[in-house]
Amino acid sequence: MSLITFELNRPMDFIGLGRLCIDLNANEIHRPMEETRTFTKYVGGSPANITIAIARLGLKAGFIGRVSDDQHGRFITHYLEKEGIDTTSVTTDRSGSVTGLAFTEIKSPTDCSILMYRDNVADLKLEPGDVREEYIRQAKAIMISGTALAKSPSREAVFKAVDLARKHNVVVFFDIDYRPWTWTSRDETGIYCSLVAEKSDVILGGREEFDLLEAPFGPLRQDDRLTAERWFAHHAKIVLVKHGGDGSVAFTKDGQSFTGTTFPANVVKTFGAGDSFAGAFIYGLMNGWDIARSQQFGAASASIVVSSHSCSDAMPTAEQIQAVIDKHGSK
Ligand SMILES: Nc1ncnc2c1ncn2[C@@H]1O[C@H](COP(=O)(O)OP(=O)(O)OP(=O)(O)O)[C@@H](O)[C@H]1O
Ligand SMILES: O=C(O)C[C@@H](O)[C@H](O)C(=O)CO
Repeated sequence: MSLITFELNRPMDFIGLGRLCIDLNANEIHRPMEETRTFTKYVGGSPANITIAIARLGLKAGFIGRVSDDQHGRFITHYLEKEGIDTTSVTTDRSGSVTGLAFTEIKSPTDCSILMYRDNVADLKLEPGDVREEYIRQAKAIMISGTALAKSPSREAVFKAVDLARKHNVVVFFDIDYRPWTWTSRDETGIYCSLVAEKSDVILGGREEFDLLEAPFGPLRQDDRLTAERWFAHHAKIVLVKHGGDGSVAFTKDGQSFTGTTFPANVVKTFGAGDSFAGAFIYGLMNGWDIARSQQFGAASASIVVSSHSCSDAMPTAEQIQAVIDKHGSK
């Protein structure tokens, strides 16, 4: 029997919840931000990227979020609509908030960083009233981005969404998605993210992100298996720890573990790896594939996105991902 069960008779496959932002990716790569003069604009925000990845793979996706009441907000909403993503739960925030911006610095294929402008951002204005029970219960899965817990009222909106999802057997994916901006302290992050991780079916994060969740509650053990066991004692069935260019390790509640490798890439920049991986991994699970195959699909997708200039725009189709696997052989 499968570890997680998706309610197959639901019209919507997947809902993303969290930030809808803009990435400004440096055009003049291999130089510091101080010397960068031009950027290309893309839709960004990790949960937006993952939802776009899933829509590109052919699943029916929707989004719960808030956008600013200006040209940037409209750019994002139009982009989602063009991708076939349902935006009926994307609310325009009229409080004077702005769209979050992520300026990316691409110094070398291994030295990339992000500078985020996140003061008074629309995404964190998401309100519990924006989270509608009838919207959530018609979906098979929902994915929560940990950054949506950084401030109220978005924080309360997340807890409402998770409780409604659990009530209606909607599979809850939690991507820790730690961004230091907008949080007050690391303890605050660890404690709030832990509260949602406890209620989630599948948890994804990097080693340092899982450490952040463990830090407020005791000495760090920095051991992927012990991390997974912590969450299996709650509700989780799958815990996936991402290790960048070293691949990933997935643990399942029935005691198995799966080591995922990587595919060769002509790396332009490293960010976007996690989002493309997550989109394709979730797609695999939703197709009923086993963990190892889903992990392989995620890794192949990530190899395409790290070889591209953007995150959202570069999300591949299933055929493009399969072509990578066919070219390099199953890993
Ligand atoms: N340099 C690389 N070459 C090929 N594949 C990569 C590379 N870096 C990451 N990947 C793939 O992407 C997966 C996720 O990467 P990573 O652990 O960097 O996620 P992340 O930290 O969430 O990424 P992001 O930088 O987008 O936040 C890895 O498990 C691996 O399969
Ligand atoms: O997550 C963000 O807000 C920024 C992303 O869109 C960015 O491209 C990235 O970091 C992807 O991991």
